[in-house]
Amino acid sequence: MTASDGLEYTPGELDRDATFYVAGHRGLVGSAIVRKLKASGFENVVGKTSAELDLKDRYAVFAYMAEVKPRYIVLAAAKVGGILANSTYPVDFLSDNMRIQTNVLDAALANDVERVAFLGSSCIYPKFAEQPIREDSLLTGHLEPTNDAYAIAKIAGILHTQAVRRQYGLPWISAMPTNLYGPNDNFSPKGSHVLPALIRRYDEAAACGAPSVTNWGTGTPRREFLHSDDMADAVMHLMEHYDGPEQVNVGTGTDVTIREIAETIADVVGYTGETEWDASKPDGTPQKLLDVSKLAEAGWTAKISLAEGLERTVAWYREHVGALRE
Ligand SMILES: NC(=O)C1=CN([C@@H]2O[C@H](COP(=O)(O)OP(=O)(O)OC[C@H]3O[C@@H](n4cnc5c(N)ncnc54)[C@H](OP(=O)(O)O)[C@@H]3O)[C@@H](O)[C@H]2O)C=CC1
Ligand SMILES: C[C@H]1O[C@H](OP(=O)(O)OP(=O)(O)OC[C@H]2O[C@@H](n3cnc4c(=O)[nH]c(N)nc43)[C@H](O)[C@@H]2O)[C@@H](O)[C@@H](O)C1=O
Repeated sequence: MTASDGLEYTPGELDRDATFYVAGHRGLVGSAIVRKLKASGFENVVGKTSAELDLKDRYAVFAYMAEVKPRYIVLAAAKVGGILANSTYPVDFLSDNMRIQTNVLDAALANDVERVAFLGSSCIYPKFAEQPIREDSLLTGHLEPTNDAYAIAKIAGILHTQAVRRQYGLPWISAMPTNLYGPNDNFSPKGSHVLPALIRRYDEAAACGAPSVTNWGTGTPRREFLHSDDMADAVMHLMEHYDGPEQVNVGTGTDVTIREIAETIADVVGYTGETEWDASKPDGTPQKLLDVSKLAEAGWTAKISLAEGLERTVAWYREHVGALRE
């Protein structure tokens, strides 16, 4: 099948011998996808670091794609960050992500890549979307201002895969994950998402016996957390079992308050001091709980509980990130 012949396509098992390009293979999601692919028998998984191949460089992306000729792609490369990074650097989150995804998707089309999974984020939905958030609430209201630039880039990515489906008949899909965590996450104090930020803050406080820690915002917003290995499993499942234009939400179907996740993380790392809240920092969206019934209909539900995922992530953090500071 070629990009130009517009043939109907039935998804099914991916060819384990085909070349599979994971864009962003060292990141939180990309590294989980690579683990999943290797465990599933894929022999020819390729990827490049941003130092080796800057996906913002259109000519370099086209040259790489023509050289590697992948049959499948997961687009897990993006400029990613938590609420502070998103609200401080909106130009970077808009411009970098628009360029990365446009270059990869255009080069994939030019090289007849058969199946592509584009990854967006639950922040594409309106700030006050009805909860749990259904896929059809996209573009029905205003975005959360702390991440509107990033969200607009991600919405353009969804439209891009839909346009390729319409114009060329290729079975490309989009998946919208909730807040993710796991090995290879970004644990930097200012750039990270809340879960890795709190693991680091509470673990450091426990290690030095600090009497209190201060978290951002009021602690009242609700978030849904999915382990990256579940995310990888879901994306592979969708690539083999889902073929439709609408983006598919990927989550657990359960959320917690930031205060609750903070208390749980304090318990897991063994911190017994006080927790204070700095309400001058933004809360962001009050609630982001995905409706995951479409994913369930496609035959997938989350397997890793928050308790198990946290234990595993704290252990990984202590071995890989915490150890670097000793
Ligand atoms: N983390 C989360 O909570 C969520 C993530 N997502 C989405 O999932 C996807 C993956 O995110 P996540 O794994 O968390 O992000 P990470 O920051 O962990 O990884 C991002 C990856 O993108 C690569 N990358 C970034 N910029 C470039 C560039 N200019 N050229 C080449 N590669 C680049 C990085 O490569 P290198 O390491 O070599 O620099 C890195 O491997 C993204 O689309 C994100 O929007 C969606 C919802 C929640
Ligand atoms: C996945 C999603 O992630 C981002 O949206 P977010 O869910 O609001 O991001 P967050 O994980 O950074 O924060 C969640 C909540 O937690 C609170 N909070 C407390 N203390 C810390 C703290 O120390 N660090 C951080 N980052 N947040 C903290 C924080 O104030 C907020 O109320 C998007 O920008 C965008 O990237 C996106 O798509």
